[in-house]
This record gives sequence, C-alpha cells and structure tokens, in this order.
Amino acid sequence: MTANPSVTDATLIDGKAIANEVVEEIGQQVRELVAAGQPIPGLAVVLVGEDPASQVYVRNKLLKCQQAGIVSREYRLPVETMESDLLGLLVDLNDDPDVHGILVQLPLPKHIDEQKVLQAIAPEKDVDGFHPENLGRLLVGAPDALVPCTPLGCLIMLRRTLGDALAGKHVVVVGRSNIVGKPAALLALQQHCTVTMVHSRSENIEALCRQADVLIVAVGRPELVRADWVKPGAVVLDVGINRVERDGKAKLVGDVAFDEVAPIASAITPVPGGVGPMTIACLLRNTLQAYQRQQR
Ligand SMILES: Nc1nc2c(c(=O)[nH]1)N[C@@H](CN(C=O)c1ccc(C(=O)N[C@@H](CCC(=O)O)C(=O)O)cc1)CN2
Repeated sequence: MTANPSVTDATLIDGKAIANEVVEEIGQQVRELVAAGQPIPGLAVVLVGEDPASQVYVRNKLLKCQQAGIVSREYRLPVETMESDLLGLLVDLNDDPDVHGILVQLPLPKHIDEQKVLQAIAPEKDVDGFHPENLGRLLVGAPDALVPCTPLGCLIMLRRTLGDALAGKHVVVVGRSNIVGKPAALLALQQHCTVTMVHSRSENIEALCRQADVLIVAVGRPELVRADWVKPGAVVLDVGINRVERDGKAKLVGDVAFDEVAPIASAITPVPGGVGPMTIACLLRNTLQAYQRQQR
C-alpha cells in the first residue's frame, strides 16, 4: 500500500505502439485491395515553406504511407507561393482520380488565407477533416464525417484505456482550436461524456480541470498543467508538443508537467510518443476511409 492513497502509478498510454498497430491494420487492408486488383489509395501532401517542424511531420506522414502501401505524392512549394497558385493546385488535385486524400500542412505562411485553402479541398478528399462540411458532419454525428486526426487519435486511445466506461465520464478539454479542442469535445459528447471546454478566458481553470475524469490538453503552453490541476485517478491526454531548452539542451515537452502529473493520474500519454504518432496513424485511416467512399 502506498503511504498516500491518492498517489497511483499511472499507466503509460503508448501512442507509438497503438499507432503502429493502426498502421499495420491499414497496411493489411491495402494489401487486400492490391490482391483484389483494386486501385491503390493515394494521398497528396502539400507543404508550403520550410518550417522545420512541418518538414518533420510531412516526412513522417510520407514514411507511414509507404509502410502501409498507400501511394503518396509530395508537393513542396516555396514560402512565397501565391494563394492563387496553391488554390490552383488544389483544383487539380480535387480532379485527379488517383488522389483520394489531400492535405495541406499547417501552419501556412501568413500571406495565405488558411480558411480559404481548407475550404478549397473537396470535402470527400479532406483527410484532415478541417473542411466546414466535415466539421458540420461531425457536429451532427453523420457516419461519413472525416474526423480531424489528432482528436480521432485521442478518442482511439481513450476507448482503449476506458472501453465502455468512457460513457458518462466528465471530459475537460483545455483549448478551443478548430483542429483539436472543438472536435475533441464533439467526439467526447458522441461517446456520451459530460464535456467542459476550458480556454484562456475561462475563470478558475485549475478548479475546472480538477473536476475532470478525462483531461485533454491542447493549448501549446509548455507544462501548463501541474499536479494540483489533476484529480487523482484521472486519465490525461497531452496534445502539446513544445520545443524548450533545459540545461542548455533542446527538449520536447507537452502541455502537462509529466513528472508531476504521472504519479496522480491513472493513465497518461507521454510527449513524445503519445498523441503525436496517433495523428499520423489516423491520417492513414482517414485516407482509406476517403478512398472507400470514392470507390462506391
Ligand atoms: N494539415 C495538418 N497540419 C497540422 C496537423 C494536422 O493534423 N494536419 N497537426 C499538427 C502537426 N502534426 C501533423 O501534421 C503532427 C504533430 C506531431 C506529430 C508527432 O508525431 N510528434 C512526435 C514528436 C515529433 C517531433 O520530434 O517533433 C511525438 O509526439 O511523438 C505528428 C504530427 C499541426 N499541423
């Protein structure tokens, strides 16, 4: 027995291992398509500019596609690309029958209107799930919604951790972005959770977080969530990926102070190796989903 009954040893939610399983499952389905003489799913990845983190993410997306047998095409455009040229490329990709999924890596350079670009992707090829039509489908619970990859990854991890016990849990989502916070809240609601959204203007943030059975943090603030923000036994998903300097060395940390929170939580995702790899695995899953719909 521990001296302090509120202190537990959290289970590490191994996003990397779960992501590998998902990629393997997708690969198996692609192999079956190939064996049946069907066309191979194709993904177009568009990167504008040379943001170092985006380059890493795009490289990993292409590698995972290769691993799963999905054909990927990379479009690298210079940082000074005009919005109209990017929109023109999307018109071509929308019309290309070999391309079943399209994604434009974010963030885009400041001179390009992100919403305009996301809305130019055909909703049926929008494997990021950022098009308002897909976000609307998610809102109404339509089965054909393409769901944003990071929140979908969070949901898969939660289902694996809690199973049917997820229903009825109080999920607190910290952060209200269109690509993580809002869709994560909608997915939790679909799972019959009670959902609270917390953001920079919320009052008593710590107290709200302390109510959470499941805490999902996506704000991009290094180690914002401390031990006293977390209810003992809570499940904690850390979406943050922050590059910081510690003792003169570059280090990747999440939005949650892992060392403090892990002894209190019942389960927690690490950074790196938690939510991040699931984002890429879910991209492959969405690409296969988009492909299947286009084959009908
Ligand atoms: N078009 C999109 N743009 C962006 C998305 C997205 O889903 N679609 N999400 C993020 C970036 N992202 C995917 O694109 C992403 C971020 C992090 C990881 C990841 O695996 N992280 C590793 C650490 C890698 C590192 O060293 O930096 C981890 O957490 O273990 C994957 C994908 C914003 N843009």
